[in-house]
Amino acid sequence: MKKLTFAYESQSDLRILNTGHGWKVEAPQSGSRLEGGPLGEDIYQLEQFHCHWGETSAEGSEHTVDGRAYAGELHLVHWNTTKYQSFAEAAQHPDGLAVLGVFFDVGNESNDEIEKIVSTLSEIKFKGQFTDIPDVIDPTTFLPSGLGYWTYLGSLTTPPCNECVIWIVYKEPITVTEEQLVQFRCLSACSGEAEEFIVKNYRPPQPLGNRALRECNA
Ligand SMILES: NS(=O)(=O)c1ccc(C(=O)NCc2cccc(O)c2)cc1
Ligand SMILES: [Zn+2]
Repeated sequence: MKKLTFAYESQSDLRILNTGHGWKVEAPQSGSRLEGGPLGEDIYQLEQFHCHWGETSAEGSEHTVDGRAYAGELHLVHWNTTKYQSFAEAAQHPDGLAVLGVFFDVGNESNDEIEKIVSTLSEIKFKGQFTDIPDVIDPTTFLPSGLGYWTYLGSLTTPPCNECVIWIVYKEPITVTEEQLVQFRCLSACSGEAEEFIVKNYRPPQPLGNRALRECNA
């Protein structure tokens, strides 16, 4: 496979919202580009990023490596702007979306970029709430230093689970702290006073079936 190349803009005042299933940062970046690797000749543009976690750090990722789960997983969601006119249209095609998955390992040093997200969570405690992240966010900082990855054709991991995703999962995790994960778990799935914490929001891996998994050791 050709090398995967990406170019992101740094943006401030990105909107983060509590979807009821977790937090999501809307980052439509017309200037961003993800191309090469398994993406053929098409250019994919960043739309949003979010993450998945578990009630303990023993689980939380949506992919596992030789059966081993990580404490969480960040998803940078892109859509094919070469072939399609909108995200919604792209989500109807097998090559419509490209999602970069980055595993979370728990360690002692907190991830500064994730901390910018964590610092806003108290303002979006309830479902439907949103706020702007004052800090400048550079999606490149979410990526691990080692750029080896696995890739396969799969689906959205939440309903409607469209089979429209070229998955690109980095082999090397990034480090977050237990405290940062604890803050994720304090988000509420409800919009009202009732508190039902979003303690886990990951979908367990599904059978590979006859799908081919490819790897690139960048
Ligand atoms: N966890 S995931 O990265 O697979 C994922 C990414 C995006 C979405 C998403 O955008 N869902 C809403 C949606 C689905 C299909 C068409 C749409 O216009 C919107 C869901 C899951
Ligand atoms: Zn996801």
